[in-house]
Amino acid sequence: MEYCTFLNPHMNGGLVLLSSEVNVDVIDAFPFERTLVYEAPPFYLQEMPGKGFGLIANRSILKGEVVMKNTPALLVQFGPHLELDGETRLDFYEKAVRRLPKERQDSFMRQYGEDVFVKIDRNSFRLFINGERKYSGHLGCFPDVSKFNHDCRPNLHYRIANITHTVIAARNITAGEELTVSYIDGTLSQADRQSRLDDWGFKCACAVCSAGAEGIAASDARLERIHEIEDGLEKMVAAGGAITPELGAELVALYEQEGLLTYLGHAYTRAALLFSMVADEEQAVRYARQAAEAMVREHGPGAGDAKAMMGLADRPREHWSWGVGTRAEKGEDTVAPTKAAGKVQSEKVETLRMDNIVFG
Ligand SMILES: C[S@@+](CC[C@H](N)C(=O)[O-])C[C@H]1O[C@@H](n2cnc3c(N)ncnc32)[C@H](O)[C@@H]1O
Repeated sequence: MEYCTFLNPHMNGGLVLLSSEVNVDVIDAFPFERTLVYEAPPFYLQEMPGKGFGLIANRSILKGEVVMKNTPALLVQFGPHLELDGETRLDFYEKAVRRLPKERQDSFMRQYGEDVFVKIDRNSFRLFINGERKYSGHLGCFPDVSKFNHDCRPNLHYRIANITHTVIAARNITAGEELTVSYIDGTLSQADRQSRLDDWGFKCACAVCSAGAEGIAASDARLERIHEIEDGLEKMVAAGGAITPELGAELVALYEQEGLLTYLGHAYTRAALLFSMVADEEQAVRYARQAAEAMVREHGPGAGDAKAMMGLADRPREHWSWGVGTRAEKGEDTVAPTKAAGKVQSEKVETLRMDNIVFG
């Protein structure tokens, strides 16, 4: 496979695509949003003891507020990153970066990492630039985004649509707080999180990781219970047995207690569906509203799952899930259990997790 570099100097300060020729057409045709140009960005860059640089809120930021929006400076197809030998690849990457307009080049080079390869390897997100087509997978480098440090319980969400990366506040943030994302799956146990973070060469000292042996054990126990409930719920719905919506409520409470704010959309969705299945209107509507709000934060205003949850909140009795559990118990085969299980699955949105970030 041959790889080339293609430049679009006009896209939000410049974009270089390093890819095979089949993708050349997309460089000028990406649907992209303009970078949010802040007259006054809600953060500033500061040196953080033991972490290099980081971004600090310079004012209070409201839950749901867009904090940053960017398109990549560099897109590198998976192929060259995985296939080329080290020396050829580094040379190729350096030439690609030198094609960027000067200012964009400088911001790329300010990213963490001793050389261009490490900068790409440690700061990129996986993107698919041409739908699900072959050769579509690329690593996207967003130099401004790469200034966010990690926290296992971050105060920011992020999402990527086409090639636009958007960062949103997961809760109200006060001036002076560090702005953080999670690089890994925050539902892993503390030991597993630390081991995943070895790839970035640091030990996490976030509030949960430094809560002491007792605090860590309590947190790990909640995470284990989260996984146990999630596995159990899938089996319960698939088996068509009695629906116990209390498990949905417990799941939400566990995510909230753990401060896993970037995963709440799917927890609320599950609780809403379970309460709807047993025709508990009050709880179904309450969780569906919360699910819709969280889905908009996590997946954007047009998110299909947010609309589905708004539908459940507004017209619960017309939703496919309404009373499915109670009818099943009475032997009325309105919706086959396996079909219901599939729907619970399909409305369970895979929260974009930062293990999406690429590591070596
Ligand atoms: C994506 S960069 C984040 C920005 C980086 N601090 C900088 O100065 O450009 C990732 C690197 O930042 C540092 N880092 C991020 N989060 C950290 C944390 N919670 N504790 C210590 N170091 C951290 C690690 O060196 C990590 O490999």
